[in-house]
Amino acid sequence: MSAQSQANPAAYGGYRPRRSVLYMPSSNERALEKAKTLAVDALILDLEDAVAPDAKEQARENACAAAKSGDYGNRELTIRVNGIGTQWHDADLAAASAAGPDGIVVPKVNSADEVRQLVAAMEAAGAPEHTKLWAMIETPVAILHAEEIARASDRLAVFVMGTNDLVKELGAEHVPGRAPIQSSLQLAILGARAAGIAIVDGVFNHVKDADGFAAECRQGRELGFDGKTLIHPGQVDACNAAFAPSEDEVANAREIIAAFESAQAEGRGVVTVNGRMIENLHVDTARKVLATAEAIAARTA
Ligand SMILES: CC(C)(COP(=O)(O)OP(=O)(O)OC[C@H]1O[C@@H](n2cnc3c(N)ncnc32)[C@H](O)[C@@H]1OP(=O)(O)O)[C@@H](O)C(=O)NCCC(=O)NCCSC(=O)C[C@H](O)C(=O)O
Ligand SMILES: [Mg+2]
Repeated sequence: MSAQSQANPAAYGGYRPRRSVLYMPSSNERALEKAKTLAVDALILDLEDAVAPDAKEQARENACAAAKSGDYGNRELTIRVNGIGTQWHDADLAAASAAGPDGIVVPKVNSADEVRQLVAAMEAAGAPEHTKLWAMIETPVAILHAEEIARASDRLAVFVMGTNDLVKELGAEHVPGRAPIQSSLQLAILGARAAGIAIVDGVFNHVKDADGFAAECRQGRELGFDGKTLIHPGQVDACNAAFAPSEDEVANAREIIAAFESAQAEGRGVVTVNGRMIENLHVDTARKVLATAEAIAARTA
C-alpha cells in the first residue's frame, strides 16, 4: 500500500487508524511491557529526547528487539531515532532499518533533500518495504517547506507534529487553544494533505489535566489531524474517542449515502438531509466516516 493510499478516500479500504500514537522511552522496560496491553493504534519507541545519553545504546537494543518480537499485535510499531547530525543517528537508523518496524520516526526533518537522504540510508541498511518514514515537523524551516518535504518520497507516510520543539524554536508559549502555533499547525496539515500523507498532532504535556487534554484532542480533530501523539497511558481512551467517528456521525453518514443514492436513482444530483444540502462531495466524506469506523473496528477486533 502506498503512503498516498492511506489518506486517500478513494482507497479507504487501505486506511490505517492512527488516532492514538504513544511515545515511550525505549530505556523503560516496564513501559515497553505495558505497551503490549494498551489500546493504542501506534507506538513510538523513543531513542531521542526521552532517553538519557548513557542509556542510548541499551534503548536502541530494546527498541529493535521489540520491533522484531511480534509481541505488539496489530498496533503500528515505530522507532524514533536520534536526529540527523547527532552522534547516534547513523547507528540508530541502520539498526532500526534492519529491525524492520512499521515506521522509523526522524526528528527535526527540515528539507526534501533530508527525506531523500534518509530513505536512501534506510534502503542501504536493508529496511523492508513495509518500513515507512515518519517525519517530525517541529522547526520553523520545516513548517515553511511542509509541502515539498511531504512530496519528497513515496516512502514518507506520516508527518508527526513536534509542538514542544516548535514552541521553543518560535520563542512562543504553551497556552490553552494554541493560538501561537495555529498557523504552523495549519501549514503542516496543508502540506500533508496536498501530498496525500497522514499527519498526527503533537503531545499534551500535562498528564493530569483531562479537560485540557480533551479540548486539545477536539481541536486537533477539527483542524484535520488523523490522531494525536501521547506521552502517558492515561491519555489513550479519550484520544481514541476524540478521533473516532461517534455513533451519531456513523448513523448520519449512512443516512446521507442512502438519501443521495435514492436521489440519484431519480436522476437528481443534490438532496437535503435534515435540512442540509448534500452533494457528491458530502457523500465522499460520509463514505470516509464509514470506512474509518470500519477500519477502527477491524484494528480493535
Ligand atoms: C510522563 C512520564 C515520565 C510519567 O511517568 P510515571 O510517573 O512513571 O507514570 P505513572 O506512574 O502514572 O505510570 C503508570 C504506569 O504506566 C506506565 N507508563 C507510563 N508512561 C508510559 C508510556 N509512555 N508508555 C507505556 N507505559 C507507560 C508506567 O510504567 C506505569 O506502569 P505500571 O507500573 O506497570 O503500572 C511517563 O509517562 C513517560 O515517560 N512518558 C513518555 C515520555 C516521552 O516519551 N517523551 C518523549 C516524547 S514527547 C516529545 O519529545 C515530543 C516532540 O518531540 C516535541 O518536540 O513536542
Ligand atoms: Mg521534539
